[in-house]
Amino acid sequence: MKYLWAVQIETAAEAADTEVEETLYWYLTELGLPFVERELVGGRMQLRGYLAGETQAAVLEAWRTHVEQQMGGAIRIDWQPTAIQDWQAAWQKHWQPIPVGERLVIWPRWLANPPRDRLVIPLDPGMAFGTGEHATTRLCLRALEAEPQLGRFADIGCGCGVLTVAALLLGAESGWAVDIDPIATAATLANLELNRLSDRATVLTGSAGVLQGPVDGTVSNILAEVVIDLAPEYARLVRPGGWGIFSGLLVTQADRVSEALSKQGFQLGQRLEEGGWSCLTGHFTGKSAGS
Ligand SMILES: C[S@@+](CC[C@H](N)C(=O)[O-])C[C@H]1O[C@@H](n2cnc3c(N)ncnc32)[C@H](O)[C@@H]1O
Repeated sequence: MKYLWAVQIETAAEAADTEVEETLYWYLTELGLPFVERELVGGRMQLRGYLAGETQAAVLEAWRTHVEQQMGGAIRIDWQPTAIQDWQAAWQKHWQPIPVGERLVIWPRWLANPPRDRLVIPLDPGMAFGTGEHATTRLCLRALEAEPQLGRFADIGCGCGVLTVAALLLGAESGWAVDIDPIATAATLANLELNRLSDRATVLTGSAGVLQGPVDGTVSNILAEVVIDLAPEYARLVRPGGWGIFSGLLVTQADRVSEALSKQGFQLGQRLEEGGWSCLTGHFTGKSAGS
């Protein structure tokens, strides 16, 4: 890969309230962009992310049509090729350590002197999502930190593997990490190696269907619609009494997702929220509405 697409969504700053901004941000990350820059230029808000150069322009065209249909005419979407070296330099300059919850800190692997008072997750996100910059990743990390018995888990939609690495550092016995994007699974393998955890996790390209289970719990930070579609798969995988952490949902979508998971037998308790995003946590009863 010699270049990336710099993909940009622009709108009038005054029109970009939190919900609009989060929604646009999400549309960019939905394309698989690992981090998104935000700039205010002459009364306009620009959100920009970087995508693999191999991505066909037709995929971007279809995505633009979809986003424009959803958002109306007030936004402008463009993309242009950018040299990969420029992206890496900008990215390394931009990305700072991110403390999460009580005990964790996500640490860019090229920085020296990690702190001693937190569990350090050294990470190189490569081209995959999951740097901790996004609220949904941080919400899942906080929920993992609060789960006393992580045991054997499945991370569905692992991105660069941040949640898998964190769960193992927090004391989980072993894990399966799956993602439909091979760039994500390659990044997860690299991050497990970086953390010397490769022997405690199995990484597979695909979705929940490639796993057999049972597992003690699952964490899945995808999108509301995907979590709803995968609800029967989570129920198939998690043992009765096991835990579930589900994010990637806007606060306004949480009730709908909760309903779908409850129908499959998940009893949901605490909801964590940050910046308009929600994370559902709970346990699998073993009994779906139909059983
Ligand atoms: C929002 S990112 C989350 C990455 C990481 N787990 C985190 O929390 O930062 C969602 C990931 O889910 C993957 N994904 C989307 N749909 C999926 C599906 N049906 N099954 C498995 N992975 C999926 C995407 O490729 C992407 O890497």
